[in-house]
Amino acid sequence: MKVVDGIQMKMLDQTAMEEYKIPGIILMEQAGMAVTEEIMKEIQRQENKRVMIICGLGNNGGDGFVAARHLFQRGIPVKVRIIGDIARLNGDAKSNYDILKKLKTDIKTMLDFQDIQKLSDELAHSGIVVDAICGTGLNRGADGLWKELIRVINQCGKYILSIDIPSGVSASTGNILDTAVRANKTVVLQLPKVGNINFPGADYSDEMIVKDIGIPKEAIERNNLNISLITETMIRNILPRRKNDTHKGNYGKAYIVAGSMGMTGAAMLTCEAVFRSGAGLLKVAIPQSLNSIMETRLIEAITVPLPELKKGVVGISDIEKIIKTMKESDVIAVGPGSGQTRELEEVLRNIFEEATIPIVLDADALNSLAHRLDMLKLLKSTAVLTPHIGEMARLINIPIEEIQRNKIQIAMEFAQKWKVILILKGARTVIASPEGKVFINTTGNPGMATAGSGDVLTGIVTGFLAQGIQPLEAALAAVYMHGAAGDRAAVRIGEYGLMAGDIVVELPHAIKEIVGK
Ligand SMILES: NC(=O)C1=CN([C@@H]2O[C@H](COP(=O)(O)OP(=O)(O)OC[C@H]3O[C@@H](n4cnc5c(N)ncnc54)[C@H](OP(=O)(O)O)[C@@H]3O)[C@@H](O)[C@H]2O)[C@@H](O)CC1
Ligand SMILES: Nc1ncnc2c1ncn2[C@@H]1O[C@H](COP(=O)(O)OP(=O)(O)O)[C@@H](O)[C@H]1O
Ligand SMILES: [K+]
Repeated sequence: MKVVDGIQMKMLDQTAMEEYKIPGIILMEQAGMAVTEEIMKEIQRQENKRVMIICGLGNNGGDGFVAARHLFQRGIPVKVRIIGDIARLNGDAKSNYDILKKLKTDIKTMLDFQDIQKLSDELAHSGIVVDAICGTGLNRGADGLWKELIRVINQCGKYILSIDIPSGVSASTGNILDTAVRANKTVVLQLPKVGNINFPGADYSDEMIVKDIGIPKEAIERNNLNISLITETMIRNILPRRKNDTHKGNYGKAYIVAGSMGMTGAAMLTCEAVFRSGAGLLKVAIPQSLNSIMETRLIEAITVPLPELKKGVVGISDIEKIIKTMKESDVIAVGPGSGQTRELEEVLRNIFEEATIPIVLDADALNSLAHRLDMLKLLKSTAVLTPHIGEMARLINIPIEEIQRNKIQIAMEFAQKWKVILILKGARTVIASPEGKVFINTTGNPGMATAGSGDVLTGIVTGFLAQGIQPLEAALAAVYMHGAAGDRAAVRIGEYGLMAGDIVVELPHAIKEIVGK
């Protein structure tokens, strides 16, 4: 499913109006009717059926006027309060305001703090509050009267339904510009906005429903929208069923270079996830003093013990051996628990120069690349980078907060500039491709914020790549399945005690649920 930012949504409205000749007032009518339908559902559930609709001066307010008219026609007690000077209403919103006025509905404007106080008193008698203050047109933080209005709405304790997006949430990023309405439900118009999906905005509504407002599918396709939600159907189409007449050689040879003294577990988790995602064979290069630990725990993998520079750390003399094994493999992953050393940087340089297979880079491999991003220009094959926000900050030397505020843009620019697939991990992982496509993932839960979760993801991407799944598709499927496995684990044991190993345990079940076998 496509997701849009504020600008893309405006473009889409324009396309519908100018090229498909659908008058804006019809789109607004459909939007208002969709909202009315949802209000009516809630009215069935509420004892107090009085509705208060709070409108801004833009088209979001216009949607509110339409909903008010339909409720009025159905005999629902409805009041409309407008924030700001109605002389500034224009276009379709003004037309709908004029109709409402004619119908003699209870409609007033709020121009000062006293008016907001009056609203506060009135809200005590309302059952449902509709937030039609502002949608995709938010252009600054809510201050003054708006801030007070939002405070009053948030404190009224009534059922709150937002139109399109809770007012105050940026549709383009999900950031809260100062303060925002906290809604019970949001009726999202036509397509989800980034702000409905990304945190913190996504947390400002308990529930969300997407409603069609009649923008033609063709118009949506024509706009070449670059952001999508990862859906179950997408993943089902990516992960093939295994054919009967096959052997382990058909499911690929994965090669993992991971682990160092004190971090053997990271390598272990990655390797287990490789097998649990269906790869046929796995070799793991590990400093030789850690080899016996690895062999004891992971009996299915072939270990390639590497001579050590110092105890537990891979040395430069190992490069030839690493490259040789790489050339016999279908995918290589480097980094989980590797420890950050000059040697690792050298290993990476050689891998980049020699590899013709997909490369997965995580953890210490990413840290080794910080300040040396130019090395990515050596790549002859596709690389999938899996940084969390902290690693990303180090990689591009931008503060964590700034990346957090602008995840999609930053991920997109990075992937395009360096021609890699970027998995920017976190709550709502963002995946970006060199072609400028962006995907947002909604599986996963805070239970996964625990040591080793990322190592598991690296194993899953590697496992899917080993099986010949195309790099972008492998990344999408891995991120989705990783989250889905985490969600299964959370259902079974809760979020508190969830450990990375639980994600590995649930992974095959999560995959079976999608693939059917
Ligand atoms: N044809 C279409 O386009 C369709 C659009 N649709 C609907 O329209 C919505 C988009 O409408 P929009 O573009 O008119 O902007 P909207 O969200 O109403 O906000 C603009 C208003 O907010 C104000 N304002 C902003 N920030 C503020 C602040 N911090 N503090 C104070 N004021 C602030 C801003 O004031 P100004 O900057 O002018 O002073 C202006 O008055 C969209 O989400 C969907 O619901 C549907 O009907 C389908 C058809
Ligand atoms: N709140 C959350 N919601 C969804 N997924 C999460 C959440 N917290 C963490 N995750 C996922 O867990 C993984 C954590 O990775 P990372 O921070 O690299 O862990 P580690 O370095 O310990 O292996 C990422 O894939 C991330 O998307
Ligand atoms: K709104």
